[in-house]
Parts: sequence; structure tokens; C-alpha cells
Amino acid sequence: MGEQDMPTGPAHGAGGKRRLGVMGGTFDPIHHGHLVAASEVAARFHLDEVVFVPTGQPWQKSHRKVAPAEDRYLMTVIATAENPQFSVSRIDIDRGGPTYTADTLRDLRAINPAADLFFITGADALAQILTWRNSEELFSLAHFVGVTRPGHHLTDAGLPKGGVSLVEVPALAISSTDCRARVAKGDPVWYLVPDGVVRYIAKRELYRGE
Ligand SMILES: Nc1ncnc2c1ncn2[C@@H]1O[C@H](COP(=O)(O)OP(=O)(O)OP(=O)(O)O)[C@@H](O)[C@H]1O
Ligand SMILES: O=C(O)c1ccc[n+]([C@@H]2O[C@H](COP(=O)([O-])O)[C@@H](O)[C@H]2O)c1
Repeated sequence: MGEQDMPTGPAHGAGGKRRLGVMGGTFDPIHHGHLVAASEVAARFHLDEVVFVPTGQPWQKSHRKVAPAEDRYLMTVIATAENPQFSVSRIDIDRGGPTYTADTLRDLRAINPAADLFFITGADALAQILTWRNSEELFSLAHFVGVTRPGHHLTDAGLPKGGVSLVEVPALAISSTDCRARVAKGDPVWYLVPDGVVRYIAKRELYRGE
């Protein structure tokens, strides 16, 4: 269904149920594409809060080296700290083992039993969602919001009707892969990632030898 069909309803505090956005990602590093997507979906869907959930072990990225979870977690905290509507959860890191979104959503529902969950995901991830573990269960745990991403076609073809909304967000052609490659070459990542994240990457010497 398109975003225009989505029953957005009143925000929490105006008599409605609390609406919690969930932005899962490896965030290696977090960049402005992630932040714009979360901000745009929060506004369109009247979300009370968006919780960023860095992956523990992203099993579909096992072919490459991933920065330590604590570094990815801290960069996510730095990037979101100034926005009172954004928070960061350690649940996927602290659970241990490969990260499956079905576990993420079950755990978040247990912690927030009275909230409606909206899982925010990009066009590339949405296209792969049927390869995720327990994919048939996912759509009963949260509403999925697919966002546009430059270079990827956004479609909900083959996904359960009513389980997914598609949203166009301001296009930012930024990827974590490109940010890592730039740091490795000594190119700047200023304005691609938040300033504090640029400084954290330098301080911890991340992505240098890649
Ligand atoms: N520029 C962007 N615009 C919209 N969505 C994005 C953008 N970059 C990432 N996303 C979405 O954010 C979520 C988390 O992404 P992830 O942490 O894997 O970042 P990434 O830039 O895709 O990383 P990598 O390049 O290492 O694969 C995914 O659902 C992804 O589709
Ligand atoms: O549940 C799964 O099997 C699964 C497989 C691949 C990705 N995901 C989730 O999709 C989100 C984006 O993942 P990634 O690796 O592209 O950053 C993140 O929350 C992952 O946990 C989930």
C-alpha cells in the first residue's frame, strides 16, 4: 500500500497509541542518509520516537569485515544525541549471535507492549526481506516502511498487502561502503556523516587499512 493509504492516526499524547519507529542497520558508519530517512518517516507517520538499533552480527554481511559493535553503537549515539525524538538500543548487540529482525521486533514489543512498531528500511533491504529469517512472521510484528534510496528501485511487489508502506525521502546518495572507502583513501567524509562521527572515526582510526 502507498503511504497515502496508511492510517497514520493521532500521535501519542493526543489519545492515540504510542508509535515507535525502529531503524535497524549496521551503521558502519551511520551517515546522513540514515538520519534523513528516520526523520522523514517520523514526520510522515507521526512517530513519537525512532529507536536506532545497530546490528550485533549482521549475518548477510559476513563476507566483509565489520567494525566492532561498540564503535558502531557509539557512532550511532553521537549521531542521534541532539535529536530528542531519536534514541539508540543495544538489544541486538547484547543478545549476541547473528542478528535477526524477528528477534529485534519481538524484544522491542516485550519492552514496549503498548506501542505500534514501524520498522524503517531502505529499498535495497526491502528487496531482500523475503531472505530474512522468519520472514513470514515479520509482518505480524511491525508495520514496514520502505524508503527510497538512490540507485535502488523501491517496490513492495511480492510482499503482504497492508504490511508495507512506501515513502519517498529526500535523495542522499550516501552509503556506508562509500564512506569507508573514502576514509581508507584519505578522502574527507565531512558532511556525509555528522561532525562527531568524523572525529570519532579519526580518533579510533577506523577504516584506515581497508
Ligand atoms: N542513503 C540512504 N537513503 C535511504 N536509506 C538508506 C540510505 N543508506 C542506507 N539506508 C538504509 O538504512 C538501513 C541501514 O543501512 P546500513 O547500515 O546497511 O547502511 P548502508 O549505507 O546500506 O551500508 P553498506 O554500504 O555498508 O551496505 C538499510 O535499510 C538501508 O537501506
Ligand atoms: O532478519 C534477518 O534475517 C535480516 C537479514 C538482513 C538484514 N536484516 C536487518 O536489516 C537491517 C539493515 O541491515 P544491514 O545489514 O543492511 O545494515 C538491520 O536491522 C538488519 O538486522 C535482517
